[in-house]
Amino acid sequence: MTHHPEETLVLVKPDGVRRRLTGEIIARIERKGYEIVDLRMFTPSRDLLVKHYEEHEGKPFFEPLVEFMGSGPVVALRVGGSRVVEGFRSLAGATEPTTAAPGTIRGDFGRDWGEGVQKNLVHGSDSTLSAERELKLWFG
Ligand SMILES: Nc1ncnc2c1ncn2[C@@H]1O[C@H](COP(=O)(O)OP(=O)(O)OP(=O)(O)O)[C@@H](O)[C@H]1O
Repeated sequence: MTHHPEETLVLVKPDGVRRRLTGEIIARIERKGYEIVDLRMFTPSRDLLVKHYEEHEGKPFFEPLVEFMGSGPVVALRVGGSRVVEGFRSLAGATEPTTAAPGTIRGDFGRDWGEGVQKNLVHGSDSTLSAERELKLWFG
């Protein structure tokens, strides 16, 4: 396996998979020069999601978020590249799809379904420390 200076966890969330955007999202990651190191597709268990989102436990959107994320298959990607953690977050765009910049995944494909920021297509680790923790959770 090629050694990368940095790796991040990307998730194509259930809304991205349902809307057939997986290919488009992977294409953008590769076009940017990042490498898909590993990939899995499955419906995540509640246990995995509670661990993944542990920093949000107790917040009002926590339960709806866990339920939504477990509502169907997600595509989990181990992505490698130079400064990929920060780089993927700039590819993804701001959390809220309606105000995310055009040219970003969320800005180009995000929709306001009247459900706020929950269905924002992708997840990307927010630091190298989170990436390490999350990659262990999703890829063991
Ligand atoms: N106020 C909210 N209402 C509903 N869902 C929310 C809210 N805030 C965050 N979320 C959901 O929780 C996820 C994690 O929130 P966080 O603040 O970590 O966003 P983020 O780091 O931009 O997104 P992600 O971690 O998914 O890349 C968001 O992507 C979104 O799906």
